[in-house]
Amino acid sequence: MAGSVTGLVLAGGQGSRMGGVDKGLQPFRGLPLAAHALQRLYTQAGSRLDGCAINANRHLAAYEAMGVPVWTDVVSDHPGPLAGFLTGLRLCPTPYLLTVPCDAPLYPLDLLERLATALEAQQADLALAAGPDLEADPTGQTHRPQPVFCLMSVGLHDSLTQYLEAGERKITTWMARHRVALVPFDHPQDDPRAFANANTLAELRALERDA
Ligand SMILES: Nc1nc2c(ncn2[C@@H]2O[C@H](COP(=O)(O)OP(=O)(O)OP(=O)(O)O)[C@@H](O)[C@H]2O)c(=O)[nH]1
Ligand SMILES: [Mg+2]
Repeated sequence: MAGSVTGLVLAGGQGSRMGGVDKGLQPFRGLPLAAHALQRLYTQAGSRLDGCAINANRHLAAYEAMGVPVWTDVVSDHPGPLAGFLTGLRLCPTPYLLTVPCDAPLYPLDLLERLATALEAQQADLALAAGPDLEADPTGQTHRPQPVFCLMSVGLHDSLTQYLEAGERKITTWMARHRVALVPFDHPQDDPRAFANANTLAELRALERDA
């Protein structure tokens, strides 16, 4: 899979829990959240990444200034993260797409490596991370799928088109139609807060303080 993956930062949401601001442009340690996510894509271990893009629907010039192509949603009405997936699958120039959300600036630097290894070993259509569910269990012992951290084959495009056209929205229900490799990030050296995401400004400030 060397050199055959495009990394996509998902920043197309409405940020309603953040008061409707453009979440990807909110500063985290002096840099916009989307720029953090992009930087972490470029510093992924291994050499599988061919290029990157950002999925955004507002303030496009600000995202373009981050130096990669900006892809706006190919479907309207903000149906959720799957709109970002569909946009990526349609425009992706490589056989595989890796998505990361813009609001989780601490995600693992070996994300792509571990998802790709599992995808290949299990001959899966998509691989997704499972990380600690800190809301349910602050000790970090309980894990749950983190479906927006997903490595997938662009061959899934038609399936997702049909799913969204049928009015479906739920990400895990769509994934369950395919061969899924679930990759737990539960090694002793894994940061339990790697998948922490900021949905409110208070969560963003807390993440910034504690990181
Ligand atoms: N392209 C696109 N991405 C979305 C959409 N909704 C959510 N996302 C992205 O999916 C990821 C997870 O989204 P959430 O944090 O649940 O949603 P959000 O829209 O950012 O914020 P809320 O409105 O507060 O739920 C983020 O990276 C969002 O940018 C959408 O309608 N279109
Ligand atoms: Mg979120």
